[in-house]
Amino acid sequence: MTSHGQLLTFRSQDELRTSHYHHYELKGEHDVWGYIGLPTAPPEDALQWVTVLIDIAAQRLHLLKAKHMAERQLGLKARRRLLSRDIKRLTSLADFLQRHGHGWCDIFQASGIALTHKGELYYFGECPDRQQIFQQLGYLDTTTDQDSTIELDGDCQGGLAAPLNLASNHLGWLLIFRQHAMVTPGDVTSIAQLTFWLPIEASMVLELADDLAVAITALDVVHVNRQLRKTNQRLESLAHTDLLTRCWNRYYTEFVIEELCASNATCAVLMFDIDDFKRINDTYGHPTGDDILREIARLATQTLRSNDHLGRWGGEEFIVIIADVTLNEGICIAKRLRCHIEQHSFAIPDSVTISAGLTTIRTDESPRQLLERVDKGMYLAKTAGKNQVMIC
Ligand SMILES: Nc1nc2c(ncn2[C@@H]2O[C@H](COP(=O)(O)OP(=O)(O)OP(=O)(O)O)[C@@H](O)[C@H]2O)c(=O)[nH]1
Repeated sequence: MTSHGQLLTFRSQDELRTSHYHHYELKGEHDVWGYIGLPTAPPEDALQWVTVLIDIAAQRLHLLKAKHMAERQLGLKARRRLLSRDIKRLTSLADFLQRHGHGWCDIFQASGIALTHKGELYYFGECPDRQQIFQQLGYLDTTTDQDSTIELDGDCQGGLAAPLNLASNHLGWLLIFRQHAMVTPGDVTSIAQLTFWLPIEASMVLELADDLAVAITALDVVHVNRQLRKTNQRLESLAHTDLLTRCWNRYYTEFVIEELCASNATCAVLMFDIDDFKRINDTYGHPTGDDILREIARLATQTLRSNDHLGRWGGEEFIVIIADVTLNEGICIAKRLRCHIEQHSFAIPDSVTISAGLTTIRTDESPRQLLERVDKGMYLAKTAGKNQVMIC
């Protein structure tokens, strides 16, 4: 029993019974909802007046209680609006609880609030531990219907569980925990019979559970969309990429050249081929040949500027798109690349060189004409002794 000045608080009905207080029951629509106590029993002749006064007080208290409940319902409405506004910004259930847990606990006069979803537990405030909660839920999952709340008992006494009707097949729960019973029905003899939640509170919890189910479903959709976007990006990049060298593949290089020709872009195109690559393969084996192809792609990418692009045309042939340059600037870049490769120490004792054809895109020419010209330049570089760039 706690004393707040003139106000006394009884924590249980037993405490009230064993006190010297003479008490009267306050009866409402859901059985007894409270007591009024007098320090001593009133004299017999005043009993009738005391009863009248208590009735008046009971009505006043009932009104106050109804007003208080209406305020809590309004509070819940405001919180639900906040939640629906917040849905787009929320990133996880833990985030949900961090942002809203305090407000929900306030409205439900609860000490803690928890959510379970896909076997995970998220909580705010004081809740029983994970094992105690899942033990209770394991039983509820198989017995509870989907539209009503249930008061928990045992280790989770004081808890009210509301199912989350999610779009996915996973069953989730909203759990709200309260430490002290709100209502002590008429003839309570054992603590197990205590009711911690009023029916109106249970229906408020169900409303919140409905909103949470919508929010969680939205969160799941956001998550699936994010996964899809990532998968699409990955697929797109795979469709553009040569798996051995990680540079553009022929399909994508051709596509970009078509676009450049169609837009009459100012741009140089270099086609190069590794010299005597067959001999390298024959001498050191195909895997070493593959390493050299990878290394050449790496060196070329390093040498080029960020807006230039390297594509593997096939076998040991590559194409470089040198963006926004005149022929002279293109020649400088092509020579730098040839030198860089010639001077690089590869994992084999032989020096590795390239022969290249270089040209710029001419007005209104087709991709085919451009590629034939640059291929011819490369052929001329080979026949002229290799390890050189031929302008065409
Ligand atoms: N390791 C490896 N070798 C490849 C790959 N693609 C093509 N080749 C080889 O590249 C070699 C190309 O040989 P050729 O066309 O005769 O040309 P080359 O030996 O470079 O002679 P030149 O072009 O005249 O300098 C062949 O042995 C192909 O098998 C690949 O992905 N990996």
